Amino acid sequence: SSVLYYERYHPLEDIYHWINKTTHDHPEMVEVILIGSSFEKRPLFVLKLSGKGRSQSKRAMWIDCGIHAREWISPAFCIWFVHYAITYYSKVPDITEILDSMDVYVLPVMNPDGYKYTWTTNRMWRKNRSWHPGNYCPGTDLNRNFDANWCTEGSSSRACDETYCGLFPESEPESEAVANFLRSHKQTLKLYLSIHSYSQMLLFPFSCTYQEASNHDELNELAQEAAQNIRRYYRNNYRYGAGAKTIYLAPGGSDDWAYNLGIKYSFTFELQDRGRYGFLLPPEFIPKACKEALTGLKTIALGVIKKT
Ligand SMILES: NCCCCC[C@@H](C[SeH])C(=O)O
Ligand SMILES: [Zn+2]
Ligand SMILES: [Zn+2]
Repeated sequence: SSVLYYERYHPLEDIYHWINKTTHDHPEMVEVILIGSSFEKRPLFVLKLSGKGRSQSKRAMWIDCGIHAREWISPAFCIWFVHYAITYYSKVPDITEILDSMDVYVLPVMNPDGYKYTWTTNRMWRKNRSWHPGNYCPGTDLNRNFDANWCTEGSSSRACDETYCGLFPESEPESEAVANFLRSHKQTLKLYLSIHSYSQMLLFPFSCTYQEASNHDELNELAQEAAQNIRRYYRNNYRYGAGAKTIYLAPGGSDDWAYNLGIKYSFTFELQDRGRYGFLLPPEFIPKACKEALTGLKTIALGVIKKT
């Protein structure tokens, strides 16, 4: 049954099949967009969710999942969210208001090569699987490859390190594809979300510097409200704050870059758990982790709709 489908992790081929089936089964709400391909030439598909009015909304939001291969709860959430949106649109008020106000672009697996690799070879792989001539190891950390204080403290210039920044900003086909899409949609995009795990945090710019964002108080208020709602409904604690001081210095990140592009509401979610299972979160935890992430997403999206 479909409920079970959304409470387990899926191998890459399964996710591509699901993307095709979902687009085919719900043409009135779902459109698939090919935004580029990975180093190993796998397609990067974005699902565009629109309210049935398909009023060519002037506003949109973006959610990417699976930047880091081992964070399996992240793609699981994007898939779960698309199913939730399709199932409850026009039935539940808040998701209906979101989709009637903004189109939602969802990239379920931003790093398909790495994700595949965690299923076949190394469950703890983080980076993509690109190979640059002369480098001693494969893989760039896609969340250190964007043009935001690129390759400064908090990332590494050594190819074998987990936070290797790449040859230059957007040196990777995956980050280049996302940056190109965001650049070409920057007039309509009002909210950027990047889904990761683990440590239960709601983070916002900047992570690439200790400097505060110009709308720091607004971002902090949205994150605080989201964390409060997660606590209220699910009795679980999420920390929140600017990335640099809440988690660690992390330059070259997609959220900081999107913020500097002009998407002034930009967040990175670190989902469950706090470290007991870490990246190996058992499938039984998928529903609760996704409901918590949904509550955070709804709180922030509804807040952004009121402001923009
Ligand atoms: N853009 C940096 C946000 C803060 C760090 C996020 C984590 C997710 Se695993 C990281 O990329 O190390
Ligand atoms: Zn991550
Ligand atoms: Zn993380």
